[in-house]
Amino acid sequence: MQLHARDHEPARTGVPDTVADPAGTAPAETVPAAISTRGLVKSYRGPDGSPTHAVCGLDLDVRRGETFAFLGPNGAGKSTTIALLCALARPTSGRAVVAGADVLTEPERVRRRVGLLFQHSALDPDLTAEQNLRVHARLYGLRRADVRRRTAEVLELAGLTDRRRSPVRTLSGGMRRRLEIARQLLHEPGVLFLDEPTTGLDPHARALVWEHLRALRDRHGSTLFVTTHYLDEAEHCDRLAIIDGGRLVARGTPSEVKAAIGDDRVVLRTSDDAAARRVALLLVPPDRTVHVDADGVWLRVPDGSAWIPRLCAALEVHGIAVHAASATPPTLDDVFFHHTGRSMAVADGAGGTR
Ligand SMILES: Nc1ncnc2c1ncn2[C@@H]1O[C@H](COP(=O)(O)OP(=O)(O)OP(=O)(O)O)[C@@H](O)[C@H]1O
Repeated sequence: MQLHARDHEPARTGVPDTVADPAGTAPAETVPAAISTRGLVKSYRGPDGSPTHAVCGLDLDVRRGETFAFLGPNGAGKSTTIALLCALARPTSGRAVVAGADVLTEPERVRRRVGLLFQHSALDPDLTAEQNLRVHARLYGLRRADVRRRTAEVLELAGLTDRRRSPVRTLSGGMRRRLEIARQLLHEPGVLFLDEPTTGLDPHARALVWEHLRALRDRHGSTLFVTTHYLDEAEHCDRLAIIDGGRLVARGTPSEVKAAIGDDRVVLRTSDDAAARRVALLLVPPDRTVHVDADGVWLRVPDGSAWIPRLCAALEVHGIAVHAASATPPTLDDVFFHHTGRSMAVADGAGGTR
């Protein structure tokens, strides 16, 4: 199946149609861009007339064929960015080219070339899987002759061929999500946007949805732009960006953004974490902070394992017992915390701690 049938026209705007390859993995010095934005801004006017800057000068490049994770706390500007990139909202200023079409001057073309999976189901529960796909195919103006072929193709892709005659209400949550993804593929979009595609699914269903998404990327070269609250999912994406307060605060491959932080996370569980924090603050360089939360006392330092014996010795002198100690390289949650001051679990409203 060709997902990029209409994705190869050059952009006719000031936004570059190719992007640099920061990871250095592309054979040439540039690779085609699926999404390119320059100085993209979206402001809303509140009831009192004061502006809310939902997106503030976004410069973003997503390559064709990559799976790109877009992370950020609640209210960071993720949904607004997706609305701009799908030409569902008009930018206040700046430029964006998506699948070779300009969101400002060619919004209709953008909308025809993208697929968008919303967080909430838009399937008709009383229609069968196949009927849902056919309705959507006709809405998208697929020719009658193509509807049957494309429906069969995407059902197969979603692993739902044997359930094609089942009413949607009888499908599991994971099957429904795969059917929704399949529905967005009917018109062969150049870029597929997925807004939290696995929220609300159990771990097994989540894994199956991702297996399906990985197959789309590997077998069909699909470009996927995914928002997620699950960092283990972002970990498996080719590249990611973190947005906070409408601005990009980090971008790169998962390894790159973790390496950029550099420091290990040292965590101690002690008999008195507040007192242990005061002792640790005397030892660490003045630019370092020591935190206390449900995990214990923790800090970020280079070569964390070398710090454990020093900290333990100092705490012993102060009569503070150490029950457990660990030093771990940075995780994506550390990256998120470093840039946003919040843990993904807390930012997500899940109430987790780090
Ligand atoms: N139509 C609107 N009118 C006014 N303000 C808006 C509108 N849409 C979004 N905003 C504001 O813009 C900011 C970004 O919102 P957005 O929905 O893009 O964030 P988000 O990262 O998608 O958040 P969430 O993860 O909670 O969905 C927020 O401050 C929000 O209140």
